This record gives sequence, C-alpha cells and structure tokens, in this order.
Amino acid sequence: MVRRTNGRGPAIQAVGLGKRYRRGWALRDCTAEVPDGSVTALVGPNGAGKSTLMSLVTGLARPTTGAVEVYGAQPTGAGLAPELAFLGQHKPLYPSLTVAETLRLGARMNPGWDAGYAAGLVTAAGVPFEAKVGTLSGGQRTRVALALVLGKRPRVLLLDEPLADLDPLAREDTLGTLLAEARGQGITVVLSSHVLAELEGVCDHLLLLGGGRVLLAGNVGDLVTEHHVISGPAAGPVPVPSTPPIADHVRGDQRIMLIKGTPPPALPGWRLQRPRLDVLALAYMRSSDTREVAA
Ligand SMILES: Nc1ncnc2c1ncn2[C@@H]1O[C@H](COP(=O)(O)OP(=O)(O)OP(=O)(O)O)[C@@H](O)[C@H]1O
Repeated sequence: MVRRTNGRGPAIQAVGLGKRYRRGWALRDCTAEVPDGSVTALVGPNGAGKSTLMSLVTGLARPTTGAVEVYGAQPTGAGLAPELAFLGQHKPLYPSLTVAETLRLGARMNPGWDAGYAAGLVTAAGVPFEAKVGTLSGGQRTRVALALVLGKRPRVLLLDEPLADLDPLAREDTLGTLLAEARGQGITVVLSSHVLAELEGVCDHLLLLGGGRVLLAGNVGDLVTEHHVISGPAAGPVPVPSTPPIADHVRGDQRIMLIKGTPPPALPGWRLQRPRLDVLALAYMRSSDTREVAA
C-alpha cells in the first residue's frame, strides 16, 4: 500500500483525548493521528468509542480531557468546520424531499457547494433526481448521502459506518466510488466499521479502539510488517519470542502465535507468515482487557 503524505502534518491529531458520560468513560486517553490524505479505518467492537471520537472531531461533543485538532485547529462547537464533512450512522436525509431538492438543500447549507460535482455523483450512481428519498433503496440513499457530503468539497470526510445497511454489491460500488473520489480529490477519509475485513485493501491507516482506548494504530503496511504469525505442532518444542505473544492458542494439533517484532529462531515443523490485517486486529481486541472502562 502506498503511503500518501505531503508534508502538511496530520489531518487530525488527538492528544490525551477523553470523553466521560455519567455512566463512565466512552473514550479515554486517546493519542492518535489521522495522516493527511489517508484513508483511515476506525475499527472496534460495539461501544468501543468510534462514534464518540467522531463527535469530538466534529465538535458535536466537547472533550472531558485532552484535545483534538483538525489541521491544527480545535473544533469550535459552533457547527462543522468548512473543511470537514460528516456522515452519521443514520444518514440524515429527509424522506419527503426528492433527490434534486436534497441537493438544493445541500447548496443552501454549504457555502463551498459544488453543484455540478454533486449532481455528477448522483447521475453516476443511476439515482433518479425526481425520486423521493424515502422511496430509494439503502444503496441509493447512501449514494445520495455521499453526494451530499462530497458536494461540500471537504478536505476531511468522516463516515460513521457508511456501509452498515448495504448488500455486498452496493458495498463494493459505494466503496469504489468513495475511494476514487478520495484519491482523485486528495480527501482524507475516516471510515468507521465493526468489520475490518471489508476495509482491508481499502485503508492505508488503522485506528483500532476497544473499551474506549486505542488498542492499535498506524500505517497498515507497517503494522503488518511488524507482526508475524508463527504456527507449528502443538506437541513438542515451542519457539520462544523475545516478548510475550499478543495471541497464543491451540487449534487441533497446531499451536498458533501472533508476535510483534523480530520472530524467534525457526524450529522444525514451524512456519512464519504475515498476518492478515483483520486477524491482527482481532488478536489485539481479544488480548485487551480494556473493556472494563472505569466508571
Ligand atoms: N450520549 C451518550 N451518553 C451516555 N453514554 C454514551 C453516549 N454516547 C456514547 N455513550 C457510551 O459510550 C460508549 C462508546 O459509545 P460509542 O457510540 O462511541 O461506541 P461505538 O464504537 O461507536 O459503538 P457502535 O459500534 O455500537 O456504534 C458506550 O458505552 C456508549 O454507551
């Protein structure tokens, strides 16, 4: 995966960022960055803190601790910064408006609105302009919602589970469009999902949350290169890594370990592989006991 940096510093930078609600911490001690021009996967199980992080970046929520900056500026809380576009989980669209009326609303609400570009995205998706939004399929609604956020010509696009209600074909089409636009326009994209497998090959940066904390973060290529899966006979001598394995389990007659850093010397019958990104993320989620977030 090519790392695309342009020397402008991170698009988003969080330092010691935390958000506490009455029931406890939704996000805690989050220090992480989203590189400029990256497609970043924000991944984690239910309640990991993904939406909370997005709310803090957009300024919809205020931090309890720490700070977050978008291109060096803290969210003011007085509406979304012009360079940011955000699509929430429920894709807020008015069902009684037609697609054309929805785009006109986008024009009224966004000073930098690019009407030709937004209309082109809707045309490319084959969505009729005269159709009421409430009559569209989930896939079509997502494409209209994407046109609405992209028409704003943002530098940073935050999408909270944009693929959640789409079938596999619509997912692929939507992701394809999104990536083509992001790469073509140099937009930094943050995509949240429970399912990392669907973002593998798409994202070049990963931010994995669990129990409100950062479990793993970094360039995808670097993360994969830094880790190894070693497997071999469960009975008999076992290689000893220099640091404790992140995961270590027995499946059938095989023992499988995920390790970080230099792999231990090979033993007969043992083999070394690079982990898949989703396997890596799953191992970090399993190994963390950070789910018990202090109240
Ligand atoms: N407005 C709120 N008031 C109280 N608690 C909240 C609020 N928003 C989130 N939380 C809590 O904070 C934690 C993190 O929630 P958040 O929605 O950020 O997680 P998530 O990773 O987006 O989850 P999901 O994948 O299920 O959408 C959860 O325990 C949730 O119940």
